[in-house]
Amino acid sequence: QDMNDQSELDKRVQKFLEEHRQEWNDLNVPFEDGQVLYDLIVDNNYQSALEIGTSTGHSTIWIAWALSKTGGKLITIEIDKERQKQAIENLEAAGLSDFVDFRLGNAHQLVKELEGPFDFVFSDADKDWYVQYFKDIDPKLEEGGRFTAHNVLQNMNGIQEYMDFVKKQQGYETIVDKSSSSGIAISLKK
Ligand SMILES: C[S@@+](CC[C@H](N)C(=O)[O-])C[C@H]1O[C@@H](n2cnc3c(N)ncnc32)[C@H](O)[C@@H]1O
Repeated sequence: QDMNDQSELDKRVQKFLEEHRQEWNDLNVPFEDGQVLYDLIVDNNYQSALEIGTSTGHSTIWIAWALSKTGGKLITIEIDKERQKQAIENLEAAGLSDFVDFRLGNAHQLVKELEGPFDFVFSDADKDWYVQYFKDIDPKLEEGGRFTAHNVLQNMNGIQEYMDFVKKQQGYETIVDKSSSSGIAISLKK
């Protein structure tokens, strides 16, 4: 994309994000957390991303927008057909559809079937499966890549188990971003 196309796209995405800022109510990430995901991808030039839990696509927009800068692509998985439909419409409205491959189904199976490799993963579906998602993706995550997981500051079923597990991983360095009260665990593969 040339510079003009890119700035047109930026304007369109920014307008969409501002207009919808207060309207996300399908378990979507807060705006601040979207910004964190965007920065991680752009700053590290990540190009092969996976999202588990699309819902209606708020984080998907931030990730896809970042990938529009790096020349990357996102696979995003959702089990709920209606939410996925709304996400597809939202990405279309934001002008970011070209960067996203939407998959409908149970991520428990789909994640195992994905080939990879990935350099950026955002885990935001069923929290009590976070450990298993990590185990399934680990061999498909590149060195220097990051596995991120949402809601780690919240007292949800599976979160404590996930944090205990991920902090023990020898090949990873994990920090928790506290930009919002949800919290994002960010694990760098060394
Ligand atoms: C917290 S929401 C995702 C929010 C989204 N990342 C955003 O910011 O807009 C979690 C989503 O994961 C989906 N989900 C839960 N379990 C799943 C599974 N086993 N496979 C695929 N999707 C699942 C839910 O239907 C829900 O829409």
